[in-house]
Amino acid sequence: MNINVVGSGYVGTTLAACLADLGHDVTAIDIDEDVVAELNAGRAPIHEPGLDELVAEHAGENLQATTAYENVADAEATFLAIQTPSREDGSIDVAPLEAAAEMTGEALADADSDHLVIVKSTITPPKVDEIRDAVAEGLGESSSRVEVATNPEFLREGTAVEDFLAPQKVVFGTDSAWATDRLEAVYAPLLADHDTHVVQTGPETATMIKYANNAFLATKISLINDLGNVCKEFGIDAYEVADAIGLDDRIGEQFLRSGVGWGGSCFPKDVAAIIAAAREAGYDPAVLDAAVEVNDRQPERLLELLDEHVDVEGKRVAVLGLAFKPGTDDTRNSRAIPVIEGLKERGADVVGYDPVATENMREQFPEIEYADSAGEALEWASGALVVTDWDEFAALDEAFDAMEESVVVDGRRVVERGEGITYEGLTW
Ligand SMILES: NC(=O)c1ccc[n+]([C@@H]2O[C@H](COP(=O)([O-])OP(=O)(O)OC[C@H]3O[C@@H](n4cnc5c(N)ncnc54)[C@H](O)[C@@H]3O)[C@@H](O)[C@H]2O)c1
Ligand SMILES: O=c1ccn([C@@H]2O[C@H](COP(=O)(O)OP(=O)(O)O[C@H]3O[C@H](CO)[C@@H](O)[C@H](O)[C@H]3O)[C@@H](O)[C@H]2O)c(=O)[nH]1
Repeated sequence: MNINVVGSGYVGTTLAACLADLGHDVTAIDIDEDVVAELNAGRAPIHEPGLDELVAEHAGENLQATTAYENVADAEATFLAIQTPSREDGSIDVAPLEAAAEMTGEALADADSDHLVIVKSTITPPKVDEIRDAVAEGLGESSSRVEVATNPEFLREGTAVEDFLAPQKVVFGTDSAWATDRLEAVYAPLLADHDTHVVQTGPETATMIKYANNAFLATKISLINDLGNVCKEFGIDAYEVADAIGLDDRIGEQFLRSGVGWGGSCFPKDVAAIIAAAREAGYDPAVLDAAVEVNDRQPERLLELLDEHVDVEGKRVAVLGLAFKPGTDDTRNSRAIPVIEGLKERGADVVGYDPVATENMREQFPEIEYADSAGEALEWASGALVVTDWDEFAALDEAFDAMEESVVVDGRRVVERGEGITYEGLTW
């Protein structure tokens, strides 16, 4: 099948490369010329395990990239994988997505074939109509058959390729059997090989499934963090408690890792967006509000644990891990951001280290120091805060000896508690 993917960020690039790998002819469209040049040179514009290999294999073959919308109508379907960032009040800004939807509509206006526009971006249910309207605006008086469907994405960064190619579920949000058939044709090579649940529903419900999924997971982490904070007060290890409750199938063992909280480009944005949309519709979602409140408090709790051992003013403090989670260079809404801000407020000399995310964090905090290794960051430091659970932090042991004062506050339960260091776990 001939398919367009508009937007080549984390989701779009993964989608385009994976669809090419499934045997489709894919055109990736992005307004960013650098992104397009990278893709055409056979390189992924973002860091994601396995993605470079897929792009290298398919670029110039059945994966092309362009900044132009002019050949959109040659394909049978167009995915829109455009950013939907938070606005000040937590609601999402769909202007970039609307612009892409309208340009897609315009490009289809003169085509006599039919076409399915599939919203991959995460949008709240009331926004679906706005995207339908934007496509219609672009189409103008055209009599082409163009429908809008939603097909939310559940991949995680760091395992995006793996998640996309072997999903537990795919959700088709369509208004007609014709649209469902077309989405099924897109996913057919994947569904043939995997035991994947296919959820067939309307476009608005599909988008709500996405929000409910993320809100549930984020709230699960906030709940274990809340319980973890209680454990810490009692001198109890929250991980021992989590392991035990996870044995109950009704709770499940995943997403019970307590610590410095959830970050990333999705959970904070999506939870804020569904809260804002619910409030606009007249409902105050109290549990979701509390999930955000607990999450916002965790970085400050990490800093307060450090305060109990060192007055960091004028002292060097290492922040280990800048990415919002291991396996990615993404620092969007990383918990390292409030941690660095808190250290700066306290007058500390902050030195950050991350195996891959340094450059992204440097854009946000150009004034702090960045080290090339965890060992270098720890040299002469009077405190270390562990913010991301990169495996390499588990083996640091001797590197802590180079610290001025070996106080280690672990926000992710990753450091081995060794001899000669003052070790504090956030919830254990
Ligand atoms: N990142 C994730 O893990 C993830 C997972 C599931 C869902 N989502 C959702 O998917 C959507 C995309 O997220 P992302 O992280 O890939 O965003 P991103 O910011 O990484 O990528 C968006 C891309 O769209 C391009 N773009 C913007 N306007 C354009 C236009 N008019 N035409 C063509 N290209 C245009 C940008 O240049 C950019 O490359 C969001 O709604 C997000 O919530 C993200
Ligand atoms: O037990 C846990 C699990 C995760 N996290 C944190 O939660 C955040 C999100 O982690 P994860 O879900 O692995 O990463 P994302 O790539 O943000 O993926 C989430 O957001 C995506 C975008 O919507 C969805 O597609 C995925 O299904 C959903 O898991 C990170 O800061 C993690 O450190 C914890 O603190 N404890």
